[in-house]
Amino acid sequence: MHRVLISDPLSEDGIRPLLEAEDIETVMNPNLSHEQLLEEIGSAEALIVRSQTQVTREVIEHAPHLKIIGRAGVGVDNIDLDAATENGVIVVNAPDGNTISTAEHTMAMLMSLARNIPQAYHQLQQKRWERKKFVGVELKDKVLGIVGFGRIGREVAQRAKGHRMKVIAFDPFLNEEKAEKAGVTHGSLEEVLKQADFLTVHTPLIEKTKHLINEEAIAMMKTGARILNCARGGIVEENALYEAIQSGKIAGAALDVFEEEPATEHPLLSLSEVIATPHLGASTIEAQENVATDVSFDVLELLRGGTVKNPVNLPSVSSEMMERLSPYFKLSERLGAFLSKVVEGTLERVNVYYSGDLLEVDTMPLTRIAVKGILKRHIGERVNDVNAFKTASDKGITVNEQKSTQTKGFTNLITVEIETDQEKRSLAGTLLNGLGARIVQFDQYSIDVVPEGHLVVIRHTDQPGAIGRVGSLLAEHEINIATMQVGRTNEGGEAVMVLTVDKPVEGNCNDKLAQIADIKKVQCLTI
Ligand SMILES: NC(=O)c1ccc[n+]([C@@H]2O[C@H](COP(=O)([O-])OP(=O)(O)OC[C@H]3O[C@@H](n4cnc5c(N)ncnc54)[C@H](O)[C@@H]3O)[C@@H](O)[C@H]2O)c1
Ligand SMILES: O=C(O)[C@H](O)COP(=O)(O)O
Repeated sequence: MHRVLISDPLSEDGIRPLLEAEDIETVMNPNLSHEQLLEEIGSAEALIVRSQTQVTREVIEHAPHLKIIGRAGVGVDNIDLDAATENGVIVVNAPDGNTISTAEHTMAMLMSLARNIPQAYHQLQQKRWERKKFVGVELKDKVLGIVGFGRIGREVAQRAKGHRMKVIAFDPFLNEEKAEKAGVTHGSLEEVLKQADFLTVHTPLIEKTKHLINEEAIAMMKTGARILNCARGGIVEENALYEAIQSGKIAGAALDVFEEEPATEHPLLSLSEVIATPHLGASTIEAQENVATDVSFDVLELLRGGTVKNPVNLPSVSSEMMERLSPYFKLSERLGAFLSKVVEGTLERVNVYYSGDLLEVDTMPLTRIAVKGILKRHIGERVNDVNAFKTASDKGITVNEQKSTQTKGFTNLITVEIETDQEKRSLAGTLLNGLGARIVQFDQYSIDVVPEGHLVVIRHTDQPGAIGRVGSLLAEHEINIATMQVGRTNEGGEAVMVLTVDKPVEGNCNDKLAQIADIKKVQCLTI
């Protein structure tokens, strides 16, 4: 008998597959204290949660029998994925089940915001018949700016178009062609901010999106624009939003999520221009049934020895395979991470070539890891070894793997190539016997760089003095150069410098580097 613990409120109809299974004992207890959870988890083989239960490392480490954590919803930010992976616990979610409900909730918020419905209702409850105070705005012909054009963002766009709004969207995976197919305008983040009458965010909360809509971003927006957040608290910086509403820059906001929840005492709630709901995006009968059913099936499958549909963390790899491949894992991920940080444009295709010793092994796990390294830049920790290919394919990115007999003199060689709508770039790396990983080729240039730490990639014209000026400027900013590699096509032609430095090159120093004569482009990255 497998014991399944459900520690958040879940649809009973949705978990029927579990309740009816003879080999499953289902324990539903949505009111556990932290201590009770630590005790209950001790005998559970599966844990199912929504966003409320904090599945911390401590919880996972108190669960010696735990095999699977099911998140009945999308966001897995309440689950310590690293701890789960380290402890061999597979995490699954339900990425599609609440998309429609959340998109519909966003539209409800959009309309309520435009027509002051909650505020007017509140006045009526106070027995006040106010009409002048609640003059709204039409949606027709207004611009809806969408940041994050994934599942929910796309559904919101379709609905907004039904209201005859003009939709402009930004997403690192969106390009002109895909936008045209979806019937929206493709814009940069800045263009979306500048044009939006209503701005709605639908990204995950990751390092790159934390406070994406901050004081600076809001300053670019039209005076009188309105902001919606039905994604995750923290994508919109709450203090900046508060100040912008107080100053009249932003006419109103609709929030379903907050940086800290529950958020009953939040200062934003004291502003009459703000309407809010307590994280209700996914709270419909249909969505709750969908997400509960999806995770129930995955839990049942896994506990009965099958494979899951919506994994979020690591797959299991046979120990023999692991032994042959594991030395290359870090190199593959870092080649992908490095290249994704220097490439420009919308990603369209990833090609990974293997040669030398790697001709004889199944390199698919390495390709998966390289793709993960590439996608992490935009998706953060939600992309992993298990879902990297699916995520790439969902984003319209083609992934190709090829074996090549061209070893370029190395006993093993991995070449990652990225094609975007603007350029094609490649990076090759090898494992040197006893010396570890090296990047040995960057586009057409031969180099020798250890793929870790803080790197500065400079494209320049091969002229006397360029290298010296870079060295002097970094020294002025007390940045120590650990290694420097220079490659060029021909004397006086295109050239590249790759420096490893002891601390990140930021702000002022970065700008000054870019202004040095003969320097064309400076890119600083940490891998
Ligand atoms: N309020 C709720 O109850 C509720 C319900 C479901 C989902 N959500 C949240 O809504 C968000 C979107 O969910 P989804 O199912 O559409 O996810 P998704 O993965 O389908 O889409 C997210 C999109 O954001 C894009 N993105 C990532 N970084 C970006 C950036 N810096 N700028 C612009 N776009 C960026 C990604 O490329 C992706 O296309 C998530 O944060 C999810 O947790 C909230
Ligand atoms: O990420 C999600 O799926 C939503 O935020 C819903 O969270 P909930 O399951 O706690 O309603």
